[in-house]
Amino acid sequence: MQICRTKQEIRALTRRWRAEGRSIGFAPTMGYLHEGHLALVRRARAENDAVVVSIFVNPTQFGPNEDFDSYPRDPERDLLLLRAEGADAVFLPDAAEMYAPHAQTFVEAERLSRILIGRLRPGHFRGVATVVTKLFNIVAPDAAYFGEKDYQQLTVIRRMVADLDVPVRIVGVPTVREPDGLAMSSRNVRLSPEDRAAAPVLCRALDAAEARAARGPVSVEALRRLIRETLEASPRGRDPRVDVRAADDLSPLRGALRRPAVALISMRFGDVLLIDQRVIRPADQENAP
Ligand SMILES: Nc1ncnc2c1ncn2[C@@H]1O[C@H](COP(=O)(O)OP(=O)(O)OP(=O)(O)O)[C@@H](O)[C@H]1O
Ligand SMILES: CC(C)(CO)[C@@H](O)C(=O)[O-]
Ligand code: BAL
Repeated sequence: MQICRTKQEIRALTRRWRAEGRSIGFAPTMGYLHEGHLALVRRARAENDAVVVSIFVNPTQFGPNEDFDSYPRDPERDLLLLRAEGADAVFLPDAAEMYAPHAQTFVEAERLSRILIGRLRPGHFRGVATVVTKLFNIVAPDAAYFGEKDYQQLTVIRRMVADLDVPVRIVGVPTVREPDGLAMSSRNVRLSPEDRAAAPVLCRALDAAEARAARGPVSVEALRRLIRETLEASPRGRDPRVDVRAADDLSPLRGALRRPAVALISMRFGDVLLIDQRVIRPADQENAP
C-alpha cells in the first residue's frame, strides 16, 4: 500500500494506473476509521482495479465553534486497517498541502447546502463540495464511494457532479450500524456512557416511521410527528431536528406519502451532533421491483 502525502505523489500514481488501463475507486474520509468506512473501501475494492482512500480532516467544513480540534484522529491505526482491506494507496495530505494560502474559489450547491444540516452548520457543505472537487481533481477516480449516513452530503455531491459535468460515478453505500442500531460515526467515541446508551433512539425513531409507512397510507406530517415524539421522549438528547423530504432531491413534501421520501434527523448529545437517515417508501411501493 502506497502512502502519499503530496498531491504530486498521488497524481503520479493514479496517472500510471490509468495508463495501464486500471479503473480507480476512491473513498474520501476524515479518518478514525470504523466499519462504515471499511464498507466503502470493500465496495470500491469489489468494483475497481485499484482503490485509493484519502484521510484529511478538512478545516474548511468546520465552523469556528465546531469540533475541528477535538475531532478524533489515529492515522497509524487507520493505515493498518486499510492495509488489511487491500487498499492500494492512501492520500494523507496536511492542510498546507491541500490549500493554497490565498484560495478564493469555492464550489457550492446553493439551495441544497442551505437547508437541514446546512442551517445548523453554515458553510459546511461549501467546504465539503470544494474539498471533494479538489480531491476528485487530484485523484481522478472512475468511481467515488460515500455513505448514505451523510445523506445530505451524498445529495450535494451528486448534484455538484451533475451540474459541473465531473466525470466520476458516485456510489452511495448503506449505513453500517452498531448492534443496537446506532449508526457508526467517528464522533460516537466522544459520547458519555449515558449518552451512548441513549443515542440509539435516533434509529428507533426511524424504525417507527418506517413501520408506520409499511402499514398503509400515511401523511408526511404524521411521520414527522411520530419521529419527533420518539426523539423528544429521550431523556438525554437535545435539539431534535426532523425533516421528511423527497429522497432524490430533498425537495419539501406535504400531505400523503406518495413517492420515496427520506427522513433526515439530528440530535445533540452533550456537544456531539449525531445524524441519521432512512429512506421510507409508500406502502404500495414496498414490494415494487
Ligand atoms: N456508519 C456508516 N456507514 C456507511 N458509511 C459511513 C458511515 N459513517 C460514515 N460513513 C461514510 O464515510 C465517509 C467518511 O465519513 P467521515 O470520515 O466523516 O466519518 P464519520 O464517521 O461520518 O464521521 P463523523 O463523526 O464526522 O460523522 C463518508 O462518505 C461517510 O458518509
Ligand atoms: C467527504 C468528506 C471526506 C469531505 O471532507 C467528509 O465530509 C466526510 O468524511 O464525510
Ligand atoms: N461526515 C461528515 C463530515 C462532518 O461531519 O464534518
